[in-house]
Amino acid sequence: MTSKRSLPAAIDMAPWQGRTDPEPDSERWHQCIRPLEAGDTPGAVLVGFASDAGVARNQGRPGAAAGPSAIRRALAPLAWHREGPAFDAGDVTCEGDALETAQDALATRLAPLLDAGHLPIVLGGGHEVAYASWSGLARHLETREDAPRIGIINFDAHFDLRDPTQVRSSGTPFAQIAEQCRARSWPFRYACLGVSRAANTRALFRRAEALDVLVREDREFDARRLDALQRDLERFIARCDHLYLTIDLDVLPAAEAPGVSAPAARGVSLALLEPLLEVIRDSGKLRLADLAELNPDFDLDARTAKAAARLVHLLTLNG
Ligand SMILES: N=CN[C@@H](CCC(=O)O)C(=O)O
Ligand SMILES: [Mn+2]
Ligand SMILES: [Mn+2]
Repeated sequence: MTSKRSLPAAIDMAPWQGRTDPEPDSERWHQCIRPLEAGDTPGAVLVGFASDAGVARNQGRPGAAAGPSAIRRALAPLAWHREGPAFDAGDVTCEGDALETAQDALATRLAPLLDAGHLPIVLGGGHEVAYASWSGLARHLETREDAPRIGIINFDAHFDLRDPTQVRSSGTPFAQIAEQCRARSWPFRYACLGVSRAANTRALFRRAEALDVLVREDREFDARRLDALQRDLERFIARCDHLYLTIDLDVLPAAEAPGVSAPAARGVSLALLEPLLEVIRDSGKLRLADLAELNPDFDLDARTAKAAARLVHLLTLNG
């Protein structure tokens, strides 16, 4: 059960505003989402990770700390189609450069949510969120299984497999996770989908190969190949018992997601991304998801926030 101690003192529900329609059965998210309370029945739980310390360390454009509230504001007016409940569990905030403290705090927040049977959706924050998300899932699973078969599915223009012994940042989470898996003798199963060859060095491609990463480049995504991509994804999922889904919004084309640290010249469009996300959502194995890298400072008409909100909506549609 989610204990009182693992929840923040007060959850700010101010972003949850939007139009209210007079006719019946016309609810929107802002009318249905509730602040999470101890003992609530399992549902989708939003947790913000207000951090851009990892982006700053990675020489990127800071601003992602404001991502969680921008996603909430974009989600608030969307139509409600869920049967089950959705909750807001507030934010974990990174103070200054205290990234490791914030990552530990998020993992500590997530583990009891998973223990209680919730589906946490973490709203980033820079992609440093991924190490914290995985750590929360690991804490949940380590008491239950010897070597959990976790599949990490990352939609991203970047591998984020930089060497963490130099600096731990938004560019290193999956290398940090790989190191954790090695230390625990857990399998490391990582699919990185939407990678831009132009945006990743040869060293990163070599590291991905050494770690047996399932790689699909952005140029492989087109409507004619969607069935084949879907089958690849299903084969990957079959080798895992638990899925951690992470979406770096810079996988989308810059026209769909201008509000990120590193916009993609090509990218993978929402139209191709969504059917693959539905496969993951409907697999019965999805335990945890996050959305990373929204930077409202560079957004246009909240385009990126709206894309992120649509993805949260899609991932939570079946519950
Ligand atoms: N999380 C972002 N990772 C990318 C950023 C690339 C860039 O800033 O150009 C990376 O480290 O490769
Ligand atoms: Mn990226
Ligand atoms: Mn990334």
